[in-house]
Amino acid sequence: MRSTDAPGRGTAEPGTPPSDSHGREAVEIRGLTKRFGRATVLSEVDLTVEPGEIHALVGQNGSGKSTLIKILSGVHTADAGQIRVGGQVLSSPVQPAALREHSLAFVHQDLGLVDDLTVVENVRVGQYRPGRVSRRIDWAQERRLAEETFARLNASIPLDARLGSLPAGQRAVVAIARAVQGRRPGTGCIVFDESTQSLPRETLPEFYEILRAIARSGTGILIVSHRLDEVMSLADRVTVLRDGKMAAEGAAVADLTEAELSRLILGRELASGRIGAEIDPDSYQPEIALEASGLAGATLSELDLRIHGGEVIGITGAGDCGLEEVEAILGGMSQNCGGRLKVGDREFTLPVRDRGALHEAGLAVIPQHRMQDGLAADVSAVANVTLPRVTRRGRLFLGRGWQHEEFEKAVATFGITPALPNSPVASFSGGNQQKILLSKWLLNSPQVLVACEPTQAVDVGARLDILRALRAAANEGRAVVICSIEVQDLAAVCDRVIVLRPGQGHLELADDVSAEAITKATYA
Ligand SMILES: Nc1ncnc2c1ncn2[C@@H]1O[C@H](COP(=O)(O)OP(=O)(O)OP(=O)(O)O)[C@@H](O)[C@H]1O
Repeated sequence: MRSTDAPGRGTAEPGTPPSDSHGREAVEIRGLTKRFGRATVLSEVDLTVEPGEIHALVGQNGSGKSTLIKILSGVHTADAGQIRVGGQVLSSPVQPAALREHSLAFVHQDLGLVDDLTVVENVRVGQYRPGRVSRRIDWAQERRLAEETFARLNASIPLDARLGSLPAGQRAVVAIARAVQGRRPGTGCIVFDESTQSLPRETLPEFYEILRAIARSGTGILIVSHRLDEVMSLADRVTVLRDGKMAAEGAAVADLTEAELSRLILGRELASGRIGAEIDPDSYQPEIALEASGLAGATLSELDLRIHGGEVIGITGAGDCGLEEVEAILGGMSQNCGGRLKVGDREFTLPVRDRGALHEAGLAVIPQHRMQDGLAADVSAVANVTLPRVTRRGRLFLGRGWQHEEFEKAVATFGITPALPNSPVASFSGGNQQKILLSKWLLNSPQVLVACEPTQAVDVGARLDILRALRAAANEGRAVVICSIEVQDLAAVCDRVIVLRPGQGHLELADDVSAEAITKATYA
């Protein structure tokens, strides 16, 4: 399958540097090995990014991708192996000066930007050049340097705008500008670590186009991604990690199908298709579990919902449609909202003053930003999973087995790895943290479950496990709402999908909830 978002590739075009530059690879990793305690998380891994290519690094949650990137960026020290950049060997831990010297830059998942700073400050922070006489920051010069970088990216961004006021697509361009500034065009390598994960779909074509242009200049690009359609349409070659070992090194993407790629990632076939989205007649509850009328916020306009137990409803939309606000409004975290809400037989007028009352009425919200709003990073996995039930069960029973039983159930449902209940959540990979967060709320058996971007950061196999678990919750009689921009997920599991369309009236799809129909309704 080829995504229409990204029709071309970053492969060498006429005039790009030849790829026969052996010894001058943008990045060459050989025999990389890393252990945390007794666990070997990378074992003899090889990876080569050629100048001018887009190379994808993929693998299941916990397969070692972030660890490899963190070794490359100097966060972790390798236990064995060699890293060469532009032909030169770098010692581990890699020093910031070496990263600068070899034009190795990183764009992380959250883009690493500061909302309260202006665009020019975000691009230049850490790079300011003092004026020759006063030694103060020469803002005219800083603006010129930022402008030059945007011009090279063929992008026009208002330099004095507060970053937080920009749409997601422009914020991504600012993050790229920060990574490419100051480098000679065509040198080094830029690593994009799940950078597209939280970007709205409609911003992706521009993002991909910038990546291709950078690659055409001769710079190597390494992307880490769980989006297989993205890998298939954007990358030239792919390296696959499985349990910290190589499952494929530098395979040509043109020679692979998406199904073959997922087989390389999982080591097994992936079941495909719709996950029994038809309503189970035994679980369908005629009473309405969640009713909302006139929900509205800063960008969300008048939304009405009527959801029965046994149903899975999707809510999606593009741009400033208010999708992200739905989480805050339903979760009682927004004071800038209005409307009425009924959960079971309890009625609420928004904004809700007492979040706990919503919870008591049977509504649970799984937040999008798991570390900020959902998990305690330094606390053990078992404590995080069981936290909502500690008060109900009574503190006397802490550590008395039920917590470990629940953790084991979570491991069995979602395949959390490593299955170490007492390890702090911070030591789990991003996808496994997501599975811990989902377990925390699913095991609480809420009457209404609102899951926001539930499959973010999870691998292709875990994605299906999560969607199945949400469906299973509905089949037990619960009402499930999935707020997501992932149309494939919605198409796989939802009975109805509501498409938020500011200024045009929201659309509800019930008969045809295919990915095509959802996309068409979103962008029509
Ligand atoms: N600081 C740490 N201490 C202990 N173990 C760690 C630490 N960081 C990572 N690990 C372990 O190393 C393994 C690889 O994790 P890593 O984050 O590299 O995986 P990943 O492929 O990036 O996963 P994901 O797709 O979920 O982001 C996991 O088992 C993880 O629990």
